[in-house]
Amino acid sequence: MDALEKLRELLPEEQFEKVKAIDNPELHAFLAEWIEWLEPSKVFVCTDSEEDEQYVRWKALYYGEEKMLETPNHTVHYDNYYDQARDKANTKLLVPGGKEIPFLNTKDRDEGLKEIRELMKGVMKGKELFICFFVLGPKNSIFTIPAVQLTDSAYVAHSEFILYRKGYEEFKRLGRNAKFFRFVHSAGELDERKTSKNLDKRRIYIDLVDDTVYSVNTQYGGNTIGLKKLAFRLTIQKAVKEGWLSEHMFLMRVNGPNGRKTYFTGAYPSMCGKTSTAMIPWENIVGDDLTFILPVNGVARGANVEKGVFGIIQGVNPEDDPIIWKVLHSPVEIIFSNVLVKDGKPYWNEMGVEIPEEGENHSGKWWKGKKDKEGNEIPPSHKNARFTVSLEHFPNVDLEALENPCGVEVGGMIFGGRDKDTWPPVREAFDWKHGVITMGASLESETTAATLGKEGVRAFNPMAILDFMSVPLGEYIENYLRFGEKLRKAPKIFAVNYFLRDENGNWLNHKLDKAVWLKWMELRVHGDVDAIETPIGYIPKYEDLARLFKEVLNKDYSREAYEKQFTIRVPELLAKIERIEKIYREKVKEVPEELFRVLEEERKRLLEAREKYGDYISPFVLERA
Ligand SMILES: Nc1nc2c(ncn2[C@@H]2O[C@H](COP(=O)(O)OP(=O)(O)OP(=O)(O)O)[C@@H](O)[C@H]2O)c(=O)[nH]1
Ligand SMILES: O=C([O-])CC(=O)C(=O)O
Ligand SMILES: [Mn+2]
Repeated sequence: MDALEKLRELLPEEQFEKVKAIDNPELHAFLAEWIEWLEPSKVFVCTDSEEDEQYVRWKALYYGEEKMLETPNHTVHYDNYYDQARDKANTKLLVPGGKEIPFLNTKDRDEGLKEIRELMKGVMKGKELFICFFVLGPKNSIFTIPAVQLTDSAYVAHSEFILYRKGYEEFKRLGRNAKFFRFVHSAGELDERKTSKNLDKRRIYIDLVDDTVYSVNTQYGGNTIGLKKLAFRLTIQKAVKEGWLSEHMFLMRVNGPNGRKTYFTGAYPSMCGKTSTAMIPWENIVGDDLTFILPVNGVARGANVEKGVFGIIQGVNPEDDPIIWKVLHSPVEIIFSNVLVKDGKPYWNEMGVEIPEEGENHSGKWWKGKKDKEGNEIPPSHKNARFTVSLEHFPNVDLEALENPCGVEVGGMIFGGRDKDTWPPVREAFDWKHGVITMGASLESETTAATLGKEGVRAFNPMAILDFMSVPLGEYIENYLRFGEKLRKAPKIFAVNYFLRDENGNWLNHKLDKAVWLKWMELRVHGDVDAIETPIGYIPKYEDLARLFKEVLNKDYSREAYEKQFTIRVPELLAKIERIEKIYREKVKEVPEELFRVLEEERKRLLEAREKYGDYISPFVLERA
């Protein structure tokens, strides 16, 4: 039987008409196969209409996956206590023959498909299936990738309406030409709190052959929201094949002198400051997590893959994050997840106001001092608790850049991570290759609560992307290097470190200091200020930073603070090169030879400097040199 005929049998008239209106036999075959397999009791097809979106919002409440809060349009969603972050161990790339690829979690494709299909057979009995259409990137643009999501979680579908551009009309427009991504998700059996119950059978399998991702027995957004980190594995592969970049990066506008607009991207690992940087007062946000960068006529042009924020709420307080704070306290559509709720109000850790001593949170009924099964005290909200909201509600959004079908010219690219003792707060690479290799490909960061497992462990995380890598690392880096060569003027590359600590473990910088680093980088992109040459790149001069601290933050920046922060720490830097080189020599295959050459040059510069100036080199000494 032809797929459309089968769909006619499977769907009520009204829903059938919606899928029939899309002229795409491949889509019809996919839908027919999976509706039959999942056996939902009800199916709803979402078009781009406001009514259909409203239907999904309502169903999230009706089925109890979300609850209303006091403020209109605010809801709260809980994930299972043990389903609060990305599950790296059970997220696998399905590759033919189960080929082992260093740093990638792979599984034999046939076996994986068999396993996941078994887990999903009839999984939607008694449930409603939502079929939703979205696009990655701005609509009808050089960046657009259409995607269809099947899910029995109204919360997941609702999140996607907030985070992505609607794509039903785009599917209709593209018809048979649509090359689309597919996502099949089921939260599986739910407990009385409407959270996924069978976590031992939690699986996220990425089929790189068919551009399809399956996810089951989980609700946490990073494991379930198809267009976010699941699609990311598919777009990385596509980008490397086609010669562009798909990155774990924010995209923002930094406002220079005389109204000058300069766009920056920034790659920091999960929970390492992308959202807080892109949301910094004084500047404008375009995106906070995923960016596509295409070479267009010799220029790197970037676009936000998304149109909303799935942001970390811990630590959001009125002083450091005034813009997010204000939006979270206004009656716009927001899903709060895994926060503390008391009398209809949401609370979270380190919010800078008093928090109730009891209420409901990700552990169920909660009181101060409550312990979990492992004997750990449960904080008011989970460290990885988040908020989901559309960017249109932010007063600082750069809407023109967000919707531009050609994206924006990228002036600078920033890499950074949680590093307590090695990199200075900000520095500029000598050139594209130096930046890609010594900053991007050499990135290390301490692990965070965004993934299940131990926190605070220094880990290799090239380009902040390792969790999502879907091609051999050597190929990915090769693509990056070649990308720069396609450009007439490559973006300047910078590295930042917001997480330096002193001997006693205290932070060396305040959270808002990044505002100054951004202004300095903007000036450097245009050659407006000089810099000090060091063995690891260019660093700011004290006078420039002191002026910017005064102008931007109205703060006095002392010479002592500057010297401490910008000292070149030769032993730590050399040890880092050792670690990184060892990884690329011993673990990664087919590494471009220039990576070793550039690391070797950096080592030589450091050794020479140590010879002349010692282990810890003051920036003032280098400035005089
Ligand atoms: N000490 C310190 N902490 C910071 C700074 N900037 C951000 N943070 C903390 O870093 C954490 C996460 O930052 P986000 O900006 O939300 O992380 P993200 O990179 O957007 O992460 P994902 O959404 O997981 O990809 C929050 O707990 C912040 O409080 C900083 O300059 N210094
Ligand atoms: O995908 C998620 O779960 C949230 C996120 O941005 C990340 O972990 O990098
Ligand atoms: Mn992220």
